[in-house]
Amino acid sequence: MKAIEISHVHKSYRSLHALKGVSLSVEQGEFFGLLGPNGAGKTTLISILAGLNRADSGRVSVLGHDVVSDYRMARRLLGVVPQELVFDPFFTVRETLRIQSGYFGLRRNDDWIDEVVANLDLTSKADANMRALSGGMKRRVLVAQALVHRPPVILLDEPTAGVDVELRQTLWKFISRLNREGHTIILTTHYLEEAESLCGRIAMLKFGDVVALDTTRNLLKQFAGLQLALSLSGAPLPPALEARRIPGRPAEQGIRLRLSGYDEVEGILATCREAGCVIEDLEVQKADLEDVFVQIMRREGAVADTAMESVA
Ligand SMILES: Nc1ncnc2c1ncn2[C@@H]1O[C@H](COP(=O)(O)OP(=O)(O)OP(=O)(O)O)[C@@H](O)[C@H]1O
Repeated sequence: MKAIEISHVHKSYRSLHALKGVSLSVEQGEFFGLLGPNGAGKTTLISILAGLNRADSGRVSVLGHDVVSDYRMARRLLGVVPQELVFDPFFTVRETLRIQSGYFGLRRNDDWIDEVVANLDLTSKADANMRALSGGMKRRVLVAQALVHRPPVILLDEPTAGVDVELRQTLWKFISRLNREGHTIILTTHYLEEAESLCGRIAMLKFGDVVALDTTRNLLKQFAGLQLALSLSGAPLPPALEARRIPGRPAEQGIRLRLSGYDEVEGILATCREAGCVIEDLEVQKADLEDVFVQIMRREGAVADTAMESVA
């Protein structure tokens, strides 16, 4: 049975067609990435999965339970870490987690709450009032809240947006452990290096369509490879090398050229020198998921600039 099955899901907000017949499934035990530029429809899809929003048509199920007709069971099987920080300011961290446990009918849950709190480095704040916590600490509580009922499927909607390196590391260590123990993880993020290192498979959404769906390894293999980063002065890149040029990232200086092997570097440098270019700097790099993302979004047309803004 699939952890998640999404089939022909459409969703419109008035005239805006936010999801245009999205179909994909996630196997049990996968660490799955859902990527896309701002407005691609990721949060809409996560909200439909979590039963917080309704699809106009199509079907969605969690471990075989339909999110509409079998809502209670589907919801029980999910842990959802929302993008926005929503919390009740009147309770302490521990009270918040006990109340959340109560929603799932779990009365004696303190051992697991302690474990979650310890794994998220929240122990020293367990008796602090929610309103006294920093933004990063509140986000840890949101993660803890999603996990109190040990859900087999965990949805994380941009859990590391704006949080410091320490929390990211703490969070990913714990989430990776849960994944190794068999929990299915579905992650949306704009931090593509996180997706590249964590996710075994990735779907990319653009304007409500799935435009890529493959293992991270295949995506990297298909679109990426070696590249030569060059900083030139004196003359522009010779026309003979233009076909190798990789579209730049917004904040990037210099030029990047596609390479099929290290042995091509010599010829490229000779061509540059013959054209009067001075080579100020050079580096051979391996392309990463950000390059793949930018190439796919460009291939898909007009959204390229938005895509690059959102990953910048
Ligand atoms: N409640 C709503 N009412 C009207 N339009 C909405 C609503 N929620 C989302 N949208 C629109 O639907 C589209 C998809 O939005 P969604 O939040 O799902 O995208 P996203 O991929 O999660 O974006 P981001 O990366 O910015 O979080 C956007 O154009 C957005 O403006």
